[in-house]
Amino acid sequence: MHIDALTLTDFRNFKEAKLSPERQINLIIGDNGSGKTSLLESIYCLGSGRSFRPGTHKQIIRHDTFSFTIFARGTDEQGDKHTLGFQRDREGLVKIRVDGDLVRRFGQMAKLVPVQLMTPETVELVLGGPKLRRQFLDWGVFHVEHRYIEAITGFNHVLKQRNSLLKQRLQSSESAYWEAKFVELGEQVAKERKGYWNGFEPVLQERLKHFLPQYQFKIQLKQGWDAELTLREAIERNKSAEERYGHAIVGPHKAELKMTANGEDVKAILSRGQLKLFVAAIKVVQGEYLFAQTGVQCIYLVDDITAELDADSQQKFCEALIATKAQLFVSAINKGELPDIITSADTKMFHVEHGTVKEL
Ligand SMILES: Nc1ncnc2c1ncn2[C@@H]1O[C@H](COP(=O)(O)OP(=O)(O)OP(=O)(O)O)[C@@H](O)[C@H]1O
Repeated sequence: MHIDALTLTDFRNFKEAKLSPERQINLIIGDNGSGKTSLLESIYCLGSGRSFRPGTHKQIIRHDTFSFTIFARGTDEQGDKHTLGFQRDREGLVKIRVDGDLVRRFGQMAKLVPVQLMTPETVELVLGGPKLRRQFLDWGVFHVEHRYIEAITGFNHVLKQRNSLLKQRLQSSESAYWEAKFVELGEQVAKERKGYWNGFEPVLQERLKHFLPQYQFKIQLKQGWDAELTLREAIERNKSAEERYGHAIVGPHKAELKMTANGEDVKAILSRGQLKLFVAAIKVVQGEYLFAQTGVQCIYLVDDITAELDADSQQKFCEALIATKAQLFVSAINKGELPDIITSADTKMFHVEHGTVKEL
């Protein structure tokens, strides 16, 4: 989908802001603290229900007001029009409207707005903990196969129940019940992730050959238990350790992506700028792969595109972004710092100043 109109009310430093973005490239220009990141953050919230910045949802609500609202009109790949509304107040009450109807589950909005975010912090996908890589994987699986949300939320619920019983060191018919559910949903989650990864990884390899040709990458999905065993067998083998630790030590909640370049951990061998380009490749390909599988375009949000990337890397990244033909929102302090390829394309430019947005 792409966004045709966006209205923010009491969101961060925006009292009210309205913009009508371009179908493809949108540049968000403004000084430090003007609201560029907040604008990207509002679109991210539509796609994920939360911010990408640290802090609570209360910090998103404009100071001295009670709730924020994000309203968007968009068009999907079939040409159908949609309206989306997302409101959250200081007491945590959330209202989500899709095409005018109040919906209970966030997934109903998220599936219409697949968003890929690139900020200087996105390298955490490699440097941070495995949870971030599992979230990245689950984003991809969910957007290609929406029913995955039932398996993953079901599994997370069962994991909590099982961990609570393991912690109490209770062996009962209840434990056997949750263990059986854990195996059933755990195998399902792992199977869906594997299916996604098998399709995604070769496409990523192609992009990496272009972005970072000096390295040979190997990126393997580790499912969270010994690949030679079924989940049931892995649990049996680890029974005494799980009882000792008081939580489940095997299962898809332990899945990980192992990433090496020329045989070494990417964290140890790639420079900071190369890591950024590596993550940029992953992000671009995740959107491209989604489009190839489903015909659905994601929206790319890029904050501070130039940070840590040299001219050649910026060029490669921007070319790849433009080639997706997806809608882009790119922020910068001034237009001059952006690569020519982005500014000379057919773009719309917005100037952000003290919480107001003007189309230039
Ligand atoms: N809840 C809030 N209410 C009012 N203002 C807020 C709130 N949260 C943040 N702000 C202010 O909003 C402004 C915009 O911040 P934002 O991070 O979007 O700026 P930016 O244009 O991306 O800046 P930079 O170029 O420095 O990254 C900041 O001055 C910040 O203090």
